[in-house]
Amino acid sequence: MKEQPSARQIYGTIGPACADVETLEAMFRAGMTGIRLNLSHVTLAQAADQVDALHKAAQRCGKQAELLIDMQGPELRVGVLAEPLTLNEGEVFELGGKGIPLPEIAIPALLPGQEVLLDDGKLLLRVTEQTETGAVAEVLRGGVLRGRKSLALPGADLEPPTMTASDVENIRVAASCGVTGVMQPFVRSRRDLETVRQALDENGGANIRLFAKIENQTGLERLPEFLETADEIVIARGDLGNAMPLWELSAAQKRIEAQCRKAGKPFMVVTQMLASMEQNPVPTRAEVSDIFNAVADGAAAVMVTGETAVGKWPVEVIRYLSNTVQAAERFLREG
Ligand SMILES: Nc1ncnc2c1ncn2[C@@H]1O[C@H](COP(=O)(O)OP(=O)(O)O)[C@@H](O)[C@H]1O
Ligand SMILES: C=C(OP(=O)(O)O)C(=O)O
Repeated sequence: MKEQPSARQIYGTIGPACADVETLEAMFRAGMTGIRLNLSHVTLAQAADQVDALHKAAQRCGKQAELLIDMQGPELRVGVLAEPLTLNEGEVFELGGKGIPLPEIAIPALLPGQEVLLDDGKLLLRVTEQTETGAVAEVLRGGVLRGRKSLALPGADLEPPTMTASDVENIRVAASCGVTGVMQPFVRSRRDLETVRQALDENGGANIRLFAKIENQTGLERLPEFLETADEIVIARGDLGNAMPLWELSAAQKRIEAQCRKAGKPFMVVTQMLASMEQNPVPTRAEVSDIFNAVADGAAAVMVTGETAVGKWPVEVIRYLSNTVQAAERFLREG
């Protein structure tokens, strides 16, 4: 029996591991429907070759590529590092000043005792003392830190603006680059979404869909306020998992899903769906189960991130993602 095409959207994230026409074509043929471009690492202008490769690959398959741009928004990230930095448990590092570059807005929050989560919580530091330009912090959970990785300061009350200067510029050229959707990180209010919507409308992007990423407690709490303003809700488990003990994350995911289902709002489940495949050609049973359950719970879309951006097996990742989505759809139809 011929497999029906999936009714759901299947997204990869573009990056050095897949940004050539051949690999992207193979990903489309394996079931990918669109790509996310993470604009925390490049601007749309800098990614012109990647975007071009994407459109060429889709064309070869007779498809119209969906291109989602993931904005910087109010997300905090480490600055640019000349090279990866190894942080060993027990060592102390300077944050800010001449040390690890952090955004200006984060510096006043670096008070003694403040925890500092890096790269979706893979690394953990605790501030031991404030300095004139930043702070000194001890490494509690070590690892390798690369530039532009996520930064979270649990409990700190920071209010970064909705869009960075780079976001404004990216929105200005979005329509002309074939962007079909904008993902707004760390949505805190309806105002955040209205600001982005207005910027899109003013720049020829009235048809571009707006995706609201739920990434912290504020997003979780205020979801009922802005649910209607978003075209789609994104359960962004990388950062959301920093906002609570990890064992609470699945309940948070299920609560968002239930609210979306009740409101008839499409939702997307993302991050670490096939994380082990950054290194291995075969996923774990738990990973395929995660994808299957997201579809069974009603997800309109699923998306992988580093697995295709920097992983060793981008085409295989999409094949597992797509086949598992189809298996779940079959199960929903036939039991
Ligand atoms: N468009 C891009 N061009 C070059 N490198 C990229 C691009 N997108 C992502 N990367 C690299 O791939 C890594 C994984 O991508 P992603 O999961 O989207 O990022 P992050 O974990 O930083 O949010 C990034 O940390 C970055 O090193
Ligand atoms: C996809 C996510 O966002 P980012 O890659 O920007 O951390 C996430 O947090 O799950």
